[in-house]
Amino acid sequence: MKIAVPKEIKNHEYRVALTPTGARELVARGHSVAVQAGAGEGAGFPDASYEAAGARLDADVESIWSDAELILKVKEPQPEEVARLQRGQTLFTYLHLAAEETLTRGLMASGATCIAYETITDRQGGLPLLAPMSTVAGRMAVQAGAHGLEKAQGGSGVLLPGVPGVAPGKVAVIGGGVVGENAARMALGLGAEVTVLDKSIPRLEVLDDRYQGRMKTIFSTADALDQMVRESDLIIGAVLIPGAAAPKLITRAMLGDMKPGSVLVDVAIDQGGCFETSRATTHAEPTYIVDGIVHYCVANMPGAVARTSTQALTNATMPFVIALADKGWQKALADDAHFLPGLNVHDGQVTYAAVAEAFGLEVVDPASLVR
Ligand SMILES: NC(=O)C1=CN([C@@H]2O[C@H](COP(=O)(O)OP(=O)(O)OC[C@H]3O[C@@H](n4cnc5c(N)ncnc54)[C@H](O)[C@@H]3O)[C@@H](O)[C@H]2O)C=CC1
Ligand SMILES: CC(=O)C(=O)O
Ligand SMILES: [Mg+2]
Repeated sequence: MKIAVPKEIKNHEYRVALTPTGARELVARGHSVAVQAGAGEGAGFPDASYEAAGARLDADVESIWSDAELILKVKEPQPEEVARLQRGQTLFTYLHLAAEETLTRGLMASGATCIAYETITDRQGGLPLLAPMSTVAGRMAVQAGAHGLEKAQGGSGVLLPGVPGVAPGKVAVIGGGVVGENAARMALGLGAEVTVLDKSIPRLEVLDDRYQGRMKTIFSTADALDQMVRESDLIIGAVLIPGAAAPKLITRAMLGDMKPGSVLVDVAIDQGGCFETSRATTHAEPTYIVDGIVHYCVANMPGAVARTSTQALTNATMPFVIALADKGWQKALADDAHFLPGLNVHDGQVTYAAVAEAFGLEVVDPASLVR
């Protein structure tokens, strides 16, 4: 199969969808791999390392896209990338469509087959291609939040660990999944006082058992959120309803109950965000202030630590990339019930229920397309 790896073009996105190690695996299986010149530079993989792996370097973005049967990316396609996609091509990347109607309609209009990393499932009920980047983003969320608390950033001037004789800061994490657990773990490591809220009792049981009471676990209700808003120095939004737009859990009115200069880090921004006042920001300008509250809402947090993130992401995507390349999308999805929910759009049709629901579109059962 003809596989292409374009250079990512989202603001400060330095990850790449395939490492030289991955390229070598695909080439050894008889596939042709074209890598856009410079695509791996930001993650520490120079062009020569892809050539040594048997990939072909191509400096021309037009031919990278037009010659490919399977396109491997990291971030959701930007408008100029959507314009390059064609019917008959398969795109494999993060899509986060429920937050992006224009992108959804653009992908439908392209006629291409679009498979999302973030809606592929596993036997344990997890999201194995989201989890590695959620681990990274969760770990980064606390450092972003701690920076936001500094006065020069508009923050309250609280140092999360405190100092001898001065109490530590309070961190609330809403959603105790992969992002939430990793954020909570980093905040504990810094010496902050940490509370995790979740709607899932089994998940709170896991956290309680794992951390032996070192973090508080609270069932997420409107009352609990009111209390967290009043008490916390830093609130991290880490909820997810897979494939769907995030619920808005903190309203603008609630910001008035927060201590001035407190920080909201909305990691769930890629699914639209879980705070009413969240809007996606970039690494170039990651924060803004609403009603005295610092907001950090970067939708591609792992892009900032591209070396670690690229290795973690490609470790997880590689088996699926190999299946797509060896079998083609229809057989690869038909053979694997956990890969099938990755299909979001095919030939103008939406195949993921939560995305169709978000925009009042009809949903087509992906199983009906791969038989
Ligand atoms: N901004 C960025 O760069 C990145 C963002 N993310 C995003 O972070 C979000 C979280 O991802 P994961 O932790 O992997 O998901 P996850 O599925 O592991 O965890 C989500 C948790 O939220 C809980 N939850 C759902 N509704 C809730 C509610 N109303 N109140 C409290 N808890 C609720 C669930 O029970 C679950 O435990 C996703 O939107 C994901 O796409 C992930 C990686 C990078
Ligand atoms: C998950 C996601 O959106 C990212 O890693 O950028
Ligand atoms: Mg995004």
